[in-house]
Amino acid sequence: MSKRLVEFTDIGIEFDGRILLNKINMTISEGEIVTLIGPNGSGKSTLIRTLLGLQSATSGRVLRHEGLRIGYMPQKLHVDPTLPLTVKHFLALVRGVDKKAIEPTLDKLGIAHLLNSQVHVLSGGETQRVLLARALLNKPNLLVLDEPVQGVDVNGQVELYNLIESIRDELGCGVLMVSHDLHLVMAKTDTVVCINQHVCCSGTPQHVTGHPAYQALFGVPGADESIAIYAHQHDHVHDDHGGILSDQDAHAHCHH
Ligand SMILES: Nc1ncnc2c1ncn2[C@@H]1O[C@H](COP(=O)(O)OP(=O)(O)OP(=O)(O)O)[C@@H](O)[C@H]1O
Repeated sequence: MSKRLVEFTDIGIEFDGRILLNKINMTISEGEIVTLIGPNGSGKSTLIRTLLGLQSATSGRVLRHEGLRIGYMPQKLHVDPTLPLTVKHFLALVRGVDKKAIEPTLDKLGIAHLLNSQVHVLSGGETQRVLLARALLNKPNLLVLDEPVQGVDVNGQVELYNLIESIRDELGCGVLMVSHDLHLVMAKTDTVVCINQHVCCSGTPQHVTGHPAYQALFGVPGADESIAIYAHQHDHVHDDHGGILSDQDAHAHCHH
């Protein structure tokens, strides 16, 4: 079994009596791509901030296994547009960075030609790759990507997901990403965790897209062919180990 990198146990977060996260249980292992989905305001970024240590939990615990090195890719790059800053200098700001690794990393991501470009003139897709390069320069065994394909066109999204998968294959790192895309991302994910303050359902993409809790939030995959690319038909429910449950057990499982 792959080594576990992070374990969330019964994570709860409350602000002024309002529950933002409730009893979240989740693990991420080496070599595993975990995608966090959920509606706006469901607590995805809050959970990521908890993992990064930027937010403390009101209850439960986050276990970070020894040797964990996180490479974090934020949603957006915030740079003052009046400040001249090249990609090279931006990446040289990474703490403890090996400057010799900058060019090969950009090359790996197909953006070696941007080395001396100003960061504020980059396109959406280029910016995402520079942010991914910055995360990789941390030599992570866990990549945490907050909406990595934001502002990227559909072809670019496919390319970025392919890139993330090949990085996982090459480094053997774990990947935790937040996504609003419910279709393209599914093909590149080992485990989907659907949250809405609590974990609504989790498991393989096939399991989750067939789950009543997922369908209640996002609709039935394939119901609208004009928007649905992912059209998996799922007329049964799995247990946590992938076995198929009987109708009676499935009913109990979904409620659980
Ligand atoms: N520090 C805080 N204090 C009070 N409320 C907060 C705090 N941080 C987040 N929230 C609230 O928690 C809820 C969840 O926010 P969060 O950003 O985690 O959602 P999200 O799932 O990432 O949403 P989106 O998909 O829109 O990015 C929101 O209603 C937000 O207003």
